[in-house]
Amino acid sequence: MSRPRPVVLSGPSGAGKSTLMKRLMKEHEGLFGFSVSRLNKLPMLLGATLLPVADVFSSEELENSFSCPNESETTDTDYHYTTREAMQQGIDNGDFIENAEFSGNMYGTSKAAVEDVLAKNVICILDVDIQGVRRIKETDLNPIYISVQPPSMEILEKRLRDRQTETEDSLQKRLEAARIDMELRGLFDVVIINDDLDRAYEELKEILSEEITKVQKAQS
Ligand SMILES: Nc1ncnc2c1ncn2[C@@H]1O[C@H](COP(=O)(O)OP(=O)(O)OP(=O)(O)O)[C@@H](O)[C@H]1O
Repeated sequence: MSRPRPVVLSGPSGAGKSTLMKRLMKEHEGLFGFSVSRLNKLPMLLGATLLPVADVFSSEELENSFSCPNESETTDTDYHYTTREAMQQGIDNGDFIENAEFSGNMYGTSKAAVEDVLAKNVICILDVDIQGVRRIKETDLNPIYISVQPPSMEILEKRLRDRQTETEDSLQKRLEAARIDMELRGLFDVVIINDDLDRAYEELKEILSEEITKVQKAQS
């Protein structure tokens, strides 16, 4: 039986990627190759939840992360944490499919992390920005490319404001990035307009149904 295809999920910050992914994972436990890390708050601040991922934070943040009190969230994470130096070395060695830097933190998707997930025969979800999409297109991963888009810029702005995770400055940066993002829909196999969450979720499930069935059969 062929391995399930990975899935690239991209789209503007605030479009609803995390919301859709969480729902997907809840309904299909064990079928997807990522889990919500105990550090999910940090990637959210960075504007992306990259899974599987190598995140690099300062030593202080790293220590704090290991003293996270919620043990239930620390068990089977797909996050890997490393030092800035080690990550830079890895990037120089070509070990990363894609990487980026936001607010002084580096993050990226390592080839090894993706390989780990693929070897488990589950669906590997990569939540990446447009740069990441372009980089993944240069690999032989052969994922399904899905773009999650908001119905309008006005609604996107409202969602980001209501989420209360942004400063005015970061909000404006995200909206600017979203305008660029919206013009690059041609990079994707499918564009899901996340207007009504239930409808968008059904659409996502439909797109992934073949891969979901593949994994379910392999696991039964
Ligand atoms: N269809 C929807 N209708 C109304 N609100 C929504 C809908 N989908 C998501 N939201 C809300 O919009 C906000 C942004 O969603 P979410 O955090 O999932 O976006 P995201 O694309 O993952 O953003 P980021 O890339 O910054 O992590 C959240 O507060 C979420 O609850």
